[in-house]
Amino acid sequence: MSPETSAPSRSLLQRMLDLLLTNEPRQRMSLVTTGLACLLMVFCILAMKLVAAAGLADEELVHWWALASGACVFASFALIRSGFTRHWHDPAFTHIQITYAITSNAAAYVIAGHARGIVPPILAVIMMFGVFGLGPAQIKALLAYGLVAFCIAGAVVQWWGPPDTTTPGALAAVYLLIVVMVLVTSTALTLRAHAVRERLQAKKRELSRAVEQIRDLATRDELTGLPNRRYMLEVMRIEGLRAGRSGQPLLMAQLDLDFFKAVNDTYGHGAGDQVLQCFARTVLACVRNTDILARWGGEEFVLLMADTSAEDGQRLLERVRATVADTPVQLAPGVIINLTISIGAAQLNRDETPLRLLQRTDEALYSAKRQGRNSVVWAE
Ligand SMILES: Nc1nc2c(ncn2[C@@H]2O[C@H](COP(=O)(O)OP(=O)(O)OP(=O)(O)O)[C@@H](O)[C@H]2O)c(=O)[nH]1
Repeated sequence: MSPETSAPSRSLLQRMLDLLLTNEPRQRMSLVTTGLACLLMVFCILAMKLVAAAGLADEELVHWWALASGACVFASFALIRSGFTRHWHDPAFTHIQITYAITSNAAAYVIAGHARGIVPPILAVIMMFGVFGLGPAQIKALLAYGLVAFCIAGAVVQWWGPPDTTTPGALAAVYLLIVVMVLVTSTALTLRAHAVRERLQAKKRELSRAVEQIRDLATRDELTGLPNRRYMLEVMRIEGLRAGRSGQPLLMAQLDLDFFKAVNDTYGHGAGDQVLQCFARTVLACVRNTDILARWGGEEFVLLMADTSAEDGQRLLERVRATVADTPVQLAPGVIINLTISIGAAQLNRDETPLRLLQRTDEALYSAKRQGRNSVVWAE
């Protein structure tokens, strides 16, 4: 078949599967698992029908068993497909499904007569479904339930079943022993698989936390918690493009603490760090939450104000300058210092790159420093 003809038929199959299993990931997963249970049930019913046809089991009993067991599993599929269970903690109600599968299996043990040797391998497959979404307590509860169900099944065969002259008593005991072995080992394996899955999930959580941390380290300044230069460069590029398209004004300012070296020299580097943190908080409290303040490096900060007119920007920067000057920083009990800042600001011109704008704010900042500091200077 050529690729041209195989592609549409594949998409038809895909569409049919989507119709049967839906597109909702959790629901689809539950339907796939329950679909497998339906398939297993079909094989079990076929096997039991063959057993009955061979005269090894009562045909009427097998008929009613097949009807009850098949109805339960197909009704489960329909219930999940209807979406009724979609918001349940486990939309496939795996615990309940395995419970009635064990019940059906124990009933088959009773009615299968000499062919009851087919039951243990099927029980092993049923128990494997516990790997999908069951917790340790539920897995252990299923083991307990399985042991009780097969004790009852064994008792029924022994005391109430038809007299069996061909199966030696020892063989009947061996069947039950195999059932117990299957229940115990499959429970142990399911618990093991659960532990491995838990470990993998813990690793996945750890990994996403680490990725989050790395992203934070790459974009934030550790001391102040503000965006760093790398992050700001990207924001500047995007905001530059946005302003170019929308025609809205974009303002940029460089803020630099005055005589900051003296703070370090007089009170130590730790006090200097404290001042930088306090300064960042003070400025953030003055600006809008759409404005972006970044630590450019050392005691230099860059403020980006999108969709802000020059008049609004002038008022805002003047307020920032005055607030910093009026906010004393307490370094220790009784040790209070007053700070001032110099600001160079500019508005993005048509066809200007953000880096060129930054250069102009730098020149304006230099002018503010030369003019005596504690002032705001706008670039031409
Ligand atoms: N505590 C601390 N100091 C820093 C940090 N980064 C840079 N500095 C200091 O910031 C000071 C900057 O000094 P200068 O560039 O001379 O500037 P200034 O003293 O503020 O003088 P003007 O800017 O001209 O008013 C230096 O002493 C740097 O060591 C930091 O992360 N923490």
